[in-house]
Order: sequence, then structure tokens, then C-alpha cells
Amino acid sequence: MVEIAPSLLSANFSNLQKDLDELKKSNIKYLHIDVMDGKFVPNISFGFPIIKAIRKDNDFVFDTHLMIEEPIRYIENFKKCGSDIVTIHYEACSNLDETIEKIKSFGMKVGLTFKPKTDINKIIPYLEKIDLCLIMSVEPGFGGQSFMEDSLEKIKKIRALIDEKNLSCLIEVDGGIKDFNLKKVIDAGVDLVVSGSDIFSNNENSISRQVEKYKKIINE
Ligand SMILES: O=C(CO)[C@@H](O)[C@H](O)COP(=O)(O)O
Ligand SMILES: [Co+2]
Repeated sequence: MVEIAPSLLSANFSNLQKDLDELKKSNIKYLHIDVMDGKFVPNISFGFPIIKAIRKDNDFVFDTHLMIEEPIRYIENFKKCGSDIVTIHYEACSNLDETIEKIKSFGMKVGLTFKPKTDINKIIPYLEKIDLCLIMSVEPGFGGQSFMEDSLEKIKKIRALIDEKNLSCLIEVDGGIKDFNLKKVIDAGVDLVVSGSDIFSNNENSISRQVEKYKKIINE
């Protein structure tokens, strides 16, 4: 069953708990949390105090997507503020194996992702060591961008490898997902779908109605 991971980045920060309560009522399991440092990506989002604050009253699986340089420096902080999954960027780590091991040593699940221009073959050797492979379908840094169609081939390639080797690694897609392209990424083989602007700031539907729309497509 494909799961939806709404991206906090597009939520209404002046009344955040209201949006989170709506997700809870819609039985959302995962919350995608984009952390940006203004260096690895040209944008700054939010950090530990916000994550810690929302952890108190929300039991979503905290799927933290770290768009920060050398995330190894902060793994313990993410554990302390309540991350369940820590996804790191291939390009941001000078010692990727050590970073992966450190996340595991704190009992968290490891996700690995890469920028759209990075050669996917560099990621393949890690599939056996990680819990989640995140396919970026936009340049990381901002919500509300358009889906990059070539991501579909990447998803299919990773799906085939995971199935062939019978690995437990999940596939997540992130960026530009809308109700009208959801079916394509599901058919390509994802397990988890991140969606920010299309769920939190949809012109036609409230958060819960848009989640219902996604669920309908997933169950088709
Ligand atoms: O990691 C990122 C952007 O860098 C994403 O998680 C976005 O926040 C997704 O937003 P939409 O493209 O769905 O609006
Ligand atoms: Co993200």
C-alpha cells in the first residue's frame, strides 16, 4: 500500500497544529520534514526547536529530509528532537558510510537521496545498506516546483533492482507531485509519495479532501 508523506514545508506555520490535526484525522502516517541550511541548498527552512515542538503532540513517522552539508554533525540532535527516518544527500556527505552507520547507531532508519543531476549509478551500491531511497523529482530547495518527468525512469530502475535482490529498501518520491501525476509515480513503483503544496495549499480542496483524493487514486 502506497503511503502519503505530506511535506511540512507547505503547511500554514501561523496555525501549524490545525493543519497537523487535519492530517491526523485523515489517518496520515508519515510527515515529511524538509531541513535546509542555506548552504547545501539556497534556502533555509527550520530546525530542531520546530521539530521538537511538533513531536510532542503528533505521532506521525517523522521522515526528515536533510538538505544540509555534512549531516553527520547533527545526527544526535535529530534523534533527540524525534526523527524516525533521517534521509541524507549523497552530495552532502564526505564520508557517506560513516554517516549511514551513525544514523543506524541511534536507532533511526536511514534514507539516501541525490540531486536530479547526480548519476543514479552512484546510489545503487548503497541500496543494501539503507531503509529508504528518495528520488528527488525537483531540484532540492523549494516547494511548489514542477515534476521532472525523467524521475519516472529512475524510480523504475531502483524498483527493478530492489525487487531483483529482494531488498527491504522503500522508494520515496519527492517534488512536484500533484493529484494528476500521482498515478504515474505509483505505476513506476514508489512506496511513499511526498506532497507539499498540492496538499496544503490546494486551490480546490481542503487538506483532508485532497488527502481523500490521493487515497482514491492509490486504491484504484
Ligand atoms: O524536499 C523538497 C524540496 O526541496 C520537498 O519535500 C518539497 O517540500 C515538496 O514540495 P512540493 O513540490 O510537493 O510542493
Ligand atoms: Co523533501
